[in-house]
Amino acid sequence: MKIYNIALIGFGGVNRALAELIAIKNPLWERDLGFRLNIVAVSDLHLGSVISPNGLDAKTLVEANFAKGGFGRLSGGNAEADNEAIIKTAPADIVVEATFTNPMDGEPAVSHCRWALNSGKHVVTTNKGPVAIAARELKALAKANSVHFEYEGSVMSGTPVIRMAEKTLAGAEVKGFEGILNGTSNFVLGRMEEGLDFASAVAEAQALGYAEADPTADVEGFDVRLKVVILANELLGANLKPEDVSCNGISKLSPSDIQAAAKTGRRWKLVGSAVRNADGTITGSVAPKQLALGHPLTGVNGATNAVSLNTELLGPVTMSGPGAGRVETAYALLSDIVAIHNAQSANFAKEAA
Ligand SMILES: NC(=O)c1ccc[n+]([C@@H]2O[C@H](COP(=O)([O-])OP(=O)(O)OC[C@H]3O[C@@H](n4cnc5c(N)ncnc54)[C@H](O)[C@@H]3O)[C@@H](O)[C@H]2O)c1
Ligand SMILES: N[C@@H](CCO)C(=O)O
Repeated sequence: MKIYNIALIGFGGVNRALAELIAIKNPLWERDLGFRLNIVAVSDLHLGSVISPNGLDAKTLVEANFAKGGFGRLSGGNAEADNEAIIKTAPADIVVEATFTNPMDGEPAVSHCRWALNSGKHVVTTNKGPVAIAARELKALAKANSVHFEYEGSVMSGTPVIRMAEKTLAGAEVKGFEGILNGTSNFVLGRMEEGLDFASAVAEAQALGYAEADPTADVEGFDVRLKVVILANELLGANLKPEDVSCNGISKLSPSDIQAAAKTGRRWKLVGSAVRNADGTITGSVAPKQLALGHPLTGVNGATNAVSLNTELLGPVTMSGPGAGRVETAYALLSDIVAIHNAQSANFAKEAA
């Protein structure tokens, strides 16, 4: 049975949920997936950092309710975050990057990924910044170091849109897509349709763990723009940067706009899309749109996301599932680790044959 030592960078909603799962699910994973996860280090801007080569107790990490700098009280702990030392020196096989998404330049998460990959450690991340801004470089770095860079949770949280499109739909020829790719804004639009004001709806999304640290990214479309870039680059072979994608959010929609649309059987949705043009170029956009009832995205409610892939051989293929949430996104990290484990197991089997 395999044990993967992991280092958690960021210990907010998502990585804490992963630790919660580790505390209860390791025996199940050992039986069904063939591995266990062992947390050997954590570094968080607020809590500090800690390395324990034999492993930290996941339940204690989750339940201790550490105050600012609280990791400093642990053996091997430091009241300050020390990401570079943790990433480079902790005895981890996998670095789990779940710090804030920076939609401008992806930093410091891009550096976190570089340090890990250059140290021969796999990276799994839910952080959209490094994927949207530096995926090509980081994939090349992973290849050069014979490790993996996996990021399923960067789009639609644990709903496996990237792997599904790349693996299961290989050969179907994706020509474009349109999707609801931000759980917070979709949740806010739904709550406003029910009569809640914008600020209260955003506060609810924050309390539920859907929103970014700065929810402006959710409601102004910047988060969807990163996801459009990720999907266009992954599925359409584009080389888009965030500034190539036009972007408008939902903050200018009033409750009366939303309720007026509902009365005519339409719904406002924040739609992220990209299309391959006749000349081969790819155009991406993010914009609020009024969708009619028969549209495949109109009935997608709450923090659920959906994406409709326009394929050459199958026509439209629509997937929907959770697009945000702590446990849902921690599952994406687990699915990335499963992908690494399966690839490694296949390699060992090939070498042994
Ligand atoms: N929550 C979701 O539903 C969801 C879904 C998909 C993707 N994501 C992405 O996953 C990442 C984590 O999300 P979350 O909900 O856990 O966020 P969060 O705000 O709850 O937690 C982020 C944690 O990272 C820490 N942090 C920030 N910058 C750091 C740094 N430089 N060094 C060390 N620690 C740092 C913060 O102290 C915080 O504890 C984000 O990039 C987010 O965009 C979240
Ligand atoms: N804040 C994001 C998290 C998932 O990327 C959302 O609401 O969709």
